[in-house]
Amino acid sequence: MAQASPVHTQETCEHTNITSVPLSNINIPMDSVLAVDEESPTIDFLMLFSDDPIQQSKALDNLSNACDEYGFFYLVNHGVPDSVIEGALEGIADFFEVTKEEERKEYVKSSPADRIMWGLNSHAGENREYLKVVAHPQFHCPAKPASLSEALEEYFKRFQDVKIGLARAISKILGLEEFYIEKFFNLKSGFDVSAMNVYPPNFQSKGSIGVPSHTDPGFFVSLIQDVNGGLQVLSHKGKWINVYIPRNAFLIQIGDHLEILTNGKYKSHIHQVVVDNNKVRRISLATLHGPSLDTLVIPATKFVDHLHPLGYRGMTYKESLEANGHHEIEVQSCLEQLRL
Ligand SMILES: O=C(O)CCC(=O)C(=O)O
Ligand SMILES: [Fe+2]
Repeated sequence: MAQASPVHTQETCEHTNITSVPLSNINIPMDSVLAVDEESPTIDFLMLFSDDPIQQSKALDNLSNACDEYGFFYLVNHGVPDSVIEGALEGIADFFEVTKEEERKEYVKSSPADRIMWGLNSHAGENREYLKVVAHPQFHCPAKPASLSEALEEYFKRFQDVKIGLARAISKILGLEEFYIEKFFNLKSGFDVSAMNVYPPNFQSKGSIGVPSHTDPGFFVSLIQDVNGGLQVLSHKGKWINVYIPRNAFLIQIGDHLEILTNGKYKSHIHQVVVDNNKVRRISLATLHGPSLDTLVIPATKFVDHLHPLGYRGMTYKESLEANGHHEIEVQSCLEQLRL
């Protein structure tokens, strides 16, 4: 995770969920709970591939606008059945309910080759319990309970078409050949890690932060959750926006390595989780879809010219995950070190 620097904004809060205050000349720290309910872009996946060229071009324009202006969007009509999404969330709930904390401790980080990892952070800077698994190119999962591995395996299998579809659509809106991203990131062997998160009141919170502000490595992140509330994303205009994912839609967020590939045209987006007012337990499934571990990620020449000088140094995906002494399974960002 890359810590973001403080944001300076001169905008006033509209539709804010707290008492509205004039914000001019106030530095809003990144852990601020000031957040607005703003309409966020929604992309219709089917329309991106419509046989009707007018519909398709409209959908691609919407996608282009969402990537340029927001760095995230809700994806609907994606073809993954509701039952598969709900099954994955139920499987995760089962894992945290039927296993004892002692059993979960079996998966604490131990070696760089770990493909499953568990953690519980409860302090002023972070309050979340999580299970991370490598989901692709090989699927890994705790054997117990069976409902978790069965549901997750089906979920990832069904998501593959969405991943490839988004790679093709995003290649197109970037003016690249349709298969460019798929080939460049070698997505057939892409390294995907899923974080299954559970937040207070499932356990005693020691502060208001669920996950501090960060960006995630990879091509993009797909996220589902059981209840809305807590996740906030920073818009490119410097406003924290509350995320309300439509039922059974995906939240898609641009990752660090798409920022690098586009030489900064698209920005890996900053987000955080607050747990202040959680009345009910919240579960999320955030999957970081990465290039293959051996992919050398550098900006594509199309995005580098005298107006846009090379902005990032090249590194393989594996090296970037292991920078700062982390293990691959932790999927920590090192975007700051890669910026030139
Ligand atoms: O739980 C969430 O809503 C977000 C979690 C997250 O940002 C992450 O796991 O990287
Ligand atoms: Fe994240």
